[in-house]
Amino acid sequence: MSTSSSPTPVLRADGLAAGYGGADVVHGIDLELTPGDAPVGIVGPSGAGKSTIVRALVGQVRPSAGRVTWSGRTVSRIGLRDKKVFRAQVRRVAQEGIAGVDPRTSVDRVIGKALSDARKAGRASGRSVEELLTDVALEPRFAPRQVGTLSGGEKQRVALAAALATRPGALLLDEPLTAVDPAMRGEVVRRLGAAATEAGTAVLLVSHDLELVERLCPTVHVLAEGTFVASGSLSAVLAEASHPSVRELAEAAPRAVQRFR
Ligand SMILES: Nc1ncnc2c1ncn2[C@@H]1O[C@H](COP(=O)(O)OP(=O)(O)OP(=O)(O)O)[C@@H](O)[C@H]1O
Repeated sequence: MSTSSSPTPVLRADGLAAGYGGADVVHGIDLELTPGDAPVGIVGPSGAGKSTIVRALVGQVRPSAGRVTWSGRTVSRIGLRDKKVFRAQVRRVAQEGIAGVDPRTSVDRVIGKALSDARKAGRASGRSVEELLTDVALEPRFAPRQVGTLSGGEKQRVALAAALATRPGALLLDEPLTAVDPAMRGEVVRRLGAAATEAGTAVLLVSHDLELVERLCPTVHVLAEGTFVASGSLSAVLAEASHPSVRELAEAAPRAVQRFR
């Protein structure tokens, strides 16, 4: 099997269709996440199917057509034995962050557990808890804090630090910084991007925050009604406005990303 330093995609969707209760919400999705490549963004209206793509990529939603492969292996067929390695190599961080963790658990423990899981899966990042906190713009003084005492934005950053602990081949971020204030978001994303580049981690970012997407992702896909309707740099895609959903995005884009006008 190839490793995360291989130039071949760690995660790949080919003609992916997926949905719920027998009805597809996304279809014809082709996507490659290759360690060493620049981060890729997905933007698009609410309900277009962005989170469904992410869930299908991590095997939470089964494809009804097409395939999702992890280093060449079909994700929906990964056996129990390899699930641990898959979960360490392909990390999803969603808006809810560390919602399932006991609020009395310390930050140190949450990240320490991720490091220990990574070691068991042969994926130790070689970074300390303090270094991982720095990667998400949190100071080392947060290490002993109970997660229940953290703000929403701090919790989201701890979830990101725990995901980085496994030095994943692919990091799938689904609205990961909604609770972080806009002024701080840029700094978190700058450090996160640097940490991912250093670790050779391929990043997929799903977000309604176009400024954030533009900052991190040289390539974006616009998803509308379950299919990619435009791809390229955010400014080129918005300038071309080739689809009604892209025109709507362009009109609603914040001033900072309106350089395409
Ligand atoms: N568990 C589920 N069961 C049934 N339908 C679902 C489920 N999860 C999502 N859907 C539906 O699938 C469609 C796509 O949802 P999804 O969450 O993927 O969209 P999204 O683009 O991520 O939206 P948003 O930007 O609002 O988060 C929506 O119509 C949603 O109602």
